[in-house]
Amino acid sequence: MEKVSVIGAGSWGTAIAFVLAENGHDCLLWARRTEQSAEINNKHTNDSYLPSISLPDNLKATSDLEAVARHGDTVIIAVPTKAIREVCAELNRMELGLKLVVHVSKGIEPDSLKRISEMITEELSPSKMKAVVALSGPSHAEEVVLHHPTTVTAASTNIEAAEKVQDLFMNNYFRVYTNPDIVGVEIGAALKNVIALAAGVSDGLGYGDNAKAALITRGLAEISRLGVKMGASPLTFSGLTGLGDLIVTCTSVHSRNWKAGNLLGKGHSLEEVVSGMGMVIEGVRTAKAAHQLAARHDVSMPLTEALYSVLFEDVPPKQAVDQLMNRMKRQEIEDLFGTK
Ligand SMILES: NC(=O)C1=CN([C@@H]2O[C@H](COP(=O)(O)OP(=O)(O)OC[C@H]3O[C@@H](n4cnc5c(N)ncnc54)[C@H](OP(=O)(O)O)[C@@H]3O)[C@@H](O)[C@H]2O)C=CC1
Ligand SMILES: O=C(CO)COP(=O)(O)O
Repeated sequence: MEKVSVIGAGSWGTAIAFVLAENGHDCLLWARRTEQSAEINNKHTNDSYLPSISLPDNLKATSDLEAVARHGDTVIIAVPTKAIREVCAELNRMELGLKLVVHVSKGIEPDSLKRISEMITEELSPSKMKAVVALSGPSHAEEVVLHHPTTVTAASTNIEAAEKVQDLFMNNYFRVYTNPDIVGVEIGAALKNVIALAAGVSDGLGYGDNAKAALITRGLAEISRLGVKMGASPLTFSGLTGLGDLIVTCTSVHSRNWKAGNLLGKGHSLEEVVSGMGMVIEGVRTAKAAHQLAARHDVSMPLTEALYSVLFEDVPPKQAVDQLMNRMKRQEIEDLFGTK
């Protein structure tokens, strides 16, 4: 049994803590609202994020961030990308020992164009962090807490740290692989949300499985093109955090990104969709970052650009699809790796 801290009691932080507690670890979960930590401790539920789910009795929560940060040798950060720097800055002000830091978030910061492990490394002093690991893959919280078989990847340049995370989480419904390519894992995790928004738009417009398959495969092509230019291994994109997460997010009714895209395709405004979701839609902010990354690395990302134009340039979804379909002709494979 190990002491583990989870920071963030949204749907994914709660599901992650659920797995750790079921594995017998002494897991303390940080919920920023006291009424939510009280609900987790007293009723063993977190109804606003995971309705009708009973949480393990040994899972404890508090809204005291410092108590949570001190509790575990391993600290797992499970807040939206937008909150990563803020949370790390708070941790940095605390007297903590050396921790293994794990993040489970999926995004890229606009303007700085930093991946999440880069933001964490910038914000947290080396005296507080042994290593940073990204835990990522096709894993809807709603299915994990039903014990549905789920596979994810622990990625770190420090392979011992990745193996430590693998050991903490592995059980008969949650299988963890390791991968040293944290660049590829974080790029795949973030950019699949942009393509999932596009898949939702396609469904909202009434298009079918052909369009969905095109989005997944050509989405993977443009994510791989960018990732390879950023130093990732091309093989990572055919794995769990690339193709795997694209499939689950583009095809699942659980996906907030897919749902948001679906509403956009049906004619709702971005403001309406974001305010109505009540949970983070990472792909919206990441679409800005992806648009900037494509320009910085001079990589062609037509699906990302089409989605960006729908989100931020008021291009009607149907017009964006027409523009995509009428681009100049291309070969399928020539531009996958290393070139534009
Ligand atoms: N949901 C899923 O199935 C999966 C999600 N992820 C990723 O995990 C990350 C977290 O997502 P998820 O749990 O689903 O998000 P949710 O929207 O379900 O929950 C977000 C959580 O973060 C807290 N939070 C929001 N803003 C801040 C802030 N500024 N400071 C501190 N805490 C904050 C919220 O607190 P409050 O309730 O008080 O607002 C809430 O506890 C995302 O990057 C997502 O892509 C990865 C795999 C699966
Ligand atoms: O990342 C996820 C599943 O792997 C969750 O996706 P959504 O944020 O779109 O719900």
